[in-house]
Amino acid sequence: MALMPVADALAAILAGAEALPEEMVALDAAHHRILARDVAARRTQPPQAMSAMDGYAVRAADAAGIGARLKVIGEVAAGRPFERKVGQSEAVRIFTGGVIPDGADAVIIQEDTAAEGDHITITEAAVRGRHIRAAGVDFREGDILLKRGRCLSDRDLSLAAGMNYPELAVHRRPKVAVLATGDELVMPGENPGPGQIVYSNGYGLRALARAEGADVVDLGIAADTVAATTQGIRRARETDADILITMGGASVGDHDLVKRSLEAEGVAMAFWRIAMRPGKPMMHGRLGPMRVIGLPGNPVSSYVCGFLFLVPLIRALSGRDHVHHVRESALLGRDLAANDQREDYLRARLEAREDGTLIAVPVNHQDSSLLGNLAAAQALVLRPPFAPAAPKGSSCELLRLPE
Ligand SMILES: Nc1nc2c(c(=O)[nH]1)N[C@H]1C(S)=C(S)[C@@H](COP(=O)(O)OP(=O)(O)OC[C@H]3O[C@@H](n4cnc5c(N)ncnc54)[C@H](O)[C@@H]3O)O[C@H]1N2
Ligand code: MOO
Repeated sequence: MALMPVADALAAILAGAEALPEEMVALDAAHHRILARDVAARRTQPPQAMSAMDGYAVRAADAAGIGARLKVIGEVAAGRPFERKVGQSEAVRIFTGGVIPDGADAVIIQEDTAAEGDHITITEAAVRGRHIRAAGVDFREGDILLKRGRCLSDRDLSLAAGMNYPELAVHRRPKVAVLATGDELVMPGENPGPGQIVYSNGYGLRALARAEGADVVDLGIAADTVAATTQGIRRARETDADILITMGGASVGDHDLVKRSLEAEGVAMAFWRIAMRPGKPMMHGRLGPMRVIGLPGNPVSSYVCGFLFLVPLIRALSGRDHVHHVRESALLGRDLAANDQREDYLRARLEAREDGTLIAVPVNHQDSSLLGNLAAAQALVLRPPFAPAAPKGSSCELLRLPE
């Protein structure tokens, strides 16, 4: 199989990736979930004209002159509007959020009045409409304020509550099963023997998947045998995972058994090996409804491929309206040599010039085993296949990594 271009690989992974079914969740549980339906206001807000200040509801014409005296004929209590109409030279005591009584067309703040018994004297002229929030100024019944596919922010939850929704329809979270492979791997905190490596890849990838709204199932580490790898694949199916991520064993070595094991279980491989650095030996296929992404074992390759391919897939299955990473422009902070046939994703630090220009400085060593440089990087600088040499100061495109 020839190396597949990155864009084609992504298209193959996203092909047919439809939003998962919807479920109702209480507002407090809806933060960062993806809306499954448009949400139309169930009420008008504010439902009636309301005061924006503490003071008196008046007829502006009666309170336009300094020294005018008005009779206070009652009070608007919270949740209990005033029953009568405000007549000539009359005022009604009102508080912030109180319903403007009939007849009144202005609120005069109490600091602009002098109260004496049941009368007030105007010390600053009232202006028609001032300090009144018109009915529906925020939204009206039937207005669609939140659209399906939206990732619900904290403010959206308050808005939905204000629209009178105690719960919302969101898409089910994709379930991502994560399986590491490798005889050499030991868990963090253990005492690695000669040639052993501490299992690191799963930690970043699982956090990445969770941050995108996925439910994660950790399937641990499978030994480098077809039997152990197969057992891991079957466990992923038993947990009804929507996505299985494998890590390692993706290359051509004698112990790279993942592809063989997946195919033996019936995975139809859409591709294996892409024109990308890091991450060449990535593979993808399907096993019934489960989508499988076989990531390379090198820690940086594993993470970068997860970022580039797993994240958009999770977003698509979650029903998000925007699934792709957004590219940003910057200037290169160092010279880069011409590129070969593999699309490059260079780990880079970001700096901002005083005028706000973004500078991307690719780190010195781009080897795909370097966790330190991956953690220090804030972005991936894109280098298309066969890009010519690029001097410091020339423009480049980048993808920002999660904080
Ligand atoms: N002859 C060739 N050799 C290699 C090729 C090639 O095209 N021809 N491709 C290279 C590239 S590019 C990559 S990337 C790696 C990926 O290989 P595998 O997916 O088979 O990965 P492993 O051999 O299993 O592991 C590589 C490296 O990463 C460590 N590792 C694996 N899993 C984890 C983990 N969960 N946590 C931490 N570290 C992990 C593993 O110990 C190895 O050191 O292949 C090249 N070779
Ligand atoms: O893709 Mo490998 O990541 O070049 O090391």
